[in-house]
Amino acid sequence: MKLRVIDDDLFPSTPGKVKIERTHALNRQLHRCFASTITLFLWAVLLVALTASYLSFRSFVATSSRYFTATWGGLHWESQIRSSAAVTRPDGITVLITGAAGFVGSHVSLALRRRGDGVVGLDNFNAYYDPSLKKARKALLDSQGVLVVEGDVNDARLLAKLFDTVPFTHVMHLAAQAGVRYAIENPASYVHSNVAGLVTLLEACKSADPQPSVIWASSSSVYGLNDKVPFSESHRTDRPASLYAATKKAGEEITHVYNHIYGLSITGLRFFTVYGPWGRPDMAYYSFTRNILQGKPINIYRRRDGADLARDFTYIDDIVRGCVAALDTAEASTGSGGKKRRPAQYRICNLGNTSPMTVPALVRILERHLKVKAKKHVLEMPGNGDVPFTHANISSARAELGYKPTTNLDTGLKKFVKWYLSYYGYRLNNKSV
Ligand SMILES: O=C(O)[C@H]1O[C@H](OP(=O)(O)OP(=O)(O)OC[C@H]2O[C@@H](n3ccc(=O)[nH]c3=O)[C@H](O)[C@@H]2O)[C@H](O)[C@@H](O)[C@H]1O
Repeated sequence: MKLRVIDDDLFPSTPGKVKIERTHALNRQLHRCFASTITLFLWAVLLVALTASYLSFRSFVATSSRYFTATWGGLHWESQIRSSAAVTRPDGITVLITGAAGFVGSHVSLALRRRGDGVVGLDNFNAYYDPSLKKARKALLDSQGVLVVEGDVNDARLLAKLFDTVPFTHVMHLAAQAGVRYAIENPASYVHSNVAGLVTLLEACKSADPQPSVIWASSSSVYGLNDKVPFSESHRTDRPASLYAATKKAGEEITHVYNHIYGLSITGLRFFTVYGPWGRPDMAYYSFTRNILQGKPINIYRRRDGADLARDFTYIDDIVRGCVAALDTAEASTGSGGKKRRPAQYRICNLGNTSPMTVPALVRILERHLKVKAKKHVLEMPGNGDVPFTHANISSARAELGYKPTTNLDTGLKKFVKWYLSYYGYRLNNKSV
């Protein structure tokens, strides 16, 4: 039945009507077909429109969340950077200090600010040691008008933005993964900060116009198994004892490349076991103080043959004077647009104290200033990167920087203990030990 109806429609009984009927049928067919094509087309347009708006909504959300979560950028941020970089003395310098919330970085930032130089800090506030100490140092810098930007030296976009905002004359690069023995636990963090981060920073410096002069922290640990004393810059540094030392040694080679190819002026400072107020809690003098005050035992390492370990402990104020002198005597970089015009300055200097002290001697001084006897465990030094002794020859630093350390370990530790007690809110009894 259904079939007949269709048949009748398509093939009418009157032949004369056939053409007309056929034409109408055809028109209806075409119309239907056309209508369904339009419908399909409209659906397709709707689908495309929906997909496009979904994608642009997603990218809007991504962009705005980046905008809202970014810790840097924007007009207000740029004006804060410029104000922190403002120089307030004739012939002042403008310095980007990486690791500015760190121990040495915070001291150098304050010293430069005090004499009227422009200073902008950069620090990633990582959790290698208590970040609240880093935040406290930042608060101190804030109070003196020094802004510390929260960011990593591996962030090339941030570095480019900083150099776009301020024509830094100098970069004091102190950001690093510090600590000799921690490299056993977290080797990748040393490569990330001390190698990759250094290269990212040097790339930014080489591309900056004008190029800044670069002063950066190497380490006494590069002397490794060298046993000629005192350690001189001409001695071998190709036998590091820890990954930390190896990454600092790599830094010396990497900075040489940027000096050679791009004309960056480079000064590498080999710091010798720096200590003092606002210091690093992972270092022996700091952790010994904490344990002694809390009545906990301390481990004192010594050599397999029973000899004491010794370090050329160097007080922070002496190191700061060395850093500032390195900035003041650094020659300008000689490159621009990725090419050097002539050879640029390349220096490496020891910054030590020149009078090594044993670890037991350090403990005795702490006991006296803390008025508490330490509970000592004497152990053979674990084979995890330590070297038995360090001792700096500072003739190069004296000639190049006029460097002359003036603080002995007793005086320096006295100042450290005074700061420690006040920072952590201790009151001591008056007995001496
Ligand atoms: O000059 C440097 O380039 C380095 O200096 C510092 O390393 P080090 O000289 O090893 O200082 P630090 O750890 O204070 O140990 C001091 C002494 O105490 C001994 N030591 C240590 C811990 C312990 O529990 N017991 C102990 O006897 C230990 O065996 C050693 O003999 C910086 O941390 C490093 O980042 C880098 O800057």
